[in-house]
Amino acid sequence: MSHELRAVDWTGSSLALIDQTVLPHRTETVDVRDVDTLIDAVQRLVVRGAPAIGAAGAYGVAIALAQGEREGWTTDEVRAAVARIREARPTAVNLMVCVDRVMTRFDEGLDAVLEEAAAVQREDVEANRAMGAHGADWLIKRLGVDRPLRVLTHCNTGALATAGWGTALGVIRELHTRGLLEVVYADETRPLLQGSRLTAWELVQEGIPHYVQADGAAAGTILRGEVDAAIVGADRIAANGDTANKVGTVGVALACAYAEVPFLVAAPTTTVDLSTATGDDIHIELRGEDEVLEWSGMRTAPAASRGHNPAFDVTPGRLVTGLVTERGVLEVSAGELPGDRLK
Ligand SMILES: CSC[C@@H](O)[C@@H](O)C(=O)COP(=O)(O)O
Repeated sequence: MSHELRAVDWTGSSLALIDQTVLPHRTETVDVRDVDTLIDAVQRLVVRGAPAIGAAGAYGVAIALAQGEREGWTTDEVRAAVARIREARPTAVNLMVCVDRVMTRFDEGLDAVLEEAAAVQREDVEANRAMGAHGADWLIKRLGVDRPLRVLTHCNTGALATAGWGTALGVIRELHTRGLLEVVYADETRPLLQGSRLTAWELVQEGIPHYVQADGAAAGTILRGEVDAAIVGADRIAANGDTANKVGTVGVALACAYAEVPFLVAAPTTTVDLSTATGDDIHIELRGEDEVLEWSGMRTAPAASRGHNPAFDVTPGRLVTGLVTERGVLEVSAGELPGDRLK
């Protein structure tokens, strides 16, 4: 069962990461014992998804401390290594928040750091479970239907992207558990296919009926009335509700607004960054152009073409019907702003 699956797992002496670059065809783990291996894993998306990289960063503090002890680093050198982990990817605020939280125990030593990292991991699973229930309750009430729902999602927000269970996919799993899910439209999520490789893999594990569709199919599916609600995750949510999530999300939100279909964002409060006023202030990761110029390692675009590869986009808060956190649902487009409600 994928809800027992741990994308990020402390083995007692190292960090075991499920290698998400080779799923669904191979299930392998990467054993992380040093800072450079962790940073490489975060940047290559061996581990990915905002809460999962937050948990990996939390354990990263322990890895830096243990490596520093083995290699005779000064405290400043360990702190510098932690700062590099904190900056491994720029958009998901969870990475910074979780590293900073664990660093409050830094002076107490390795055991305290590990205890805090384990708390980060445990609380994320609890938050996901709570979000699942809040999101499902809200949808059923809002849609006023007791028939199974057709839900669209983008990217991967399941157990693989979190410490366990999932955010948007957690809501979907909760609907399925209640017998209220007809089908999931899983956007394939170009260019790295988190939807077709990872979300579909998790849905298969759970026996949840689904279609994988091209990202470009999403708007048409929504406008044809084939979707009751869209639900996605987030990498950073600004105080005004503007939401950074996987590139392609804003197109889904626009189509939902046009078709008057609820567009939900499910994310723990660790993804809400009240120090960021609006989406304009969110740093959007720009990844290497080969990810869009090649297919499976083979050049597809003309040699003279350049690639534009933002990993995320920002959905304006006014397009977010509901923000599901572990505390409940904020109706952002109706004026319930995170900056006012989540202080
Ligand atoms: C619960 S995961 C939420 C987001 O992190 C997810 O939707 C997403 O955009 C992940 O992007 P990725 O580049 O795969 O790390």
